[in-house]
Amino acid sequence: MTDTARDEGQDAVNDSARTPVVIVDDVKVDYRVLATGKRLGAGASRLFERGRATKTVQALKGVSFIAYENESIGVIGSNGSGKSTLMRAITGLTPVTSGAVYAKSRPSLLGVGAALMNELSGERNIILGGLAMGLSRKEIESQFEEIVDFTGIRDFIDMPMRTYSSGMSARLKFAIATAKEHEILIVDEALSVGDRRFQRKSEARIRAIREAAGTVFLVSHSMRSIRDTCSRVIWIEKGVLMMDGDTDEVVKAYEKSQNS
Ligand SMILES: Nc1ncnc2c1ncn2[C@@H]1O[C@H](COP(=O)(O)OP(=O)(O)OP(=O)(O)O)[C@@H](O)[C@H]1O
Repeated sequence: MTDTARDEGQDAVNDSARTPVVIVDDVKVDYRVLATGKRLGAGASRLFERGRATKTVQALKGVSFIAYENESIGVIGSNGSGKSTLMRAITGLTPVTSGAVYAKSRPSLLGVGAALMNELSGERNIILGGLAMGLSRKEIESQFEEIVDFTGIRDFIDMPMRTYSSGMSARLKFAIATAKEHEILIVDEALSVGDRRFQRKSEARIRAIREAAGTVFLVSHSMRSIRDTCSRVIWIEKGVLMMDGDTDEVVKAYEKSQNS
């Protein structure tokens, strides 16, 4: 038997002992954009675009991988390479053009754009955000102080969110979203907004989610966050899966490609 065949055989044995949580099978996602490259408008503005020439952008060109229980997977790649599209396809927010995604339970997406209400105070957002995530009022009440502590912005918690800096809103969003135990959590760039201390706290929380049998996907341009948090990395470039494997190996190859 060759070394490669032996390794592949061993991989198959290891994989069969683990529980798959997300299966991404040859996923392709196309977007239709105006011929000028501009994205199509939403709702009524689409009417004005009727009859205008469009073209297709292939954001994902057939991506496949399996994520297992307890994994924390970093998702890296240049701007516009398809990372967010892949994460949105996994949550079902973006329909796949072909291929399929199978998930053990509905993945939660925690992005910088996660919906909180700007006019409401941090306090009200904790309650509403908690309810939106499926926590009961009792659960929110019992965790309220801990959530506020985690945000580190107690002094501002009764002020409207519109008065917060982007780092402060990111702290609030992260604290709310991770107050609930998630089986599959996708964190899209949220960590890069907070300061170094908050990033460390967030990374520790991601590790705790993982230890509680959760699976975490972390989309980030910060190789430090990826190295500190993830055991496996998926590298996407121009809609294609370039590499999937051990964090150190994939990050090194990615950094090399960026410097060349
Ligand atoms: N709603 C959309 N309509 C049209 N094109 C889109 C849409 N969303 C993304 N795209 C295009 O699909 C491609 C992949 O974008 P995506 O946002 O997934 O990349 P990304 O890797 O997350 O980028 P970044 O690192 O800059 O956040 C890009 O060419 C982008 O312009």
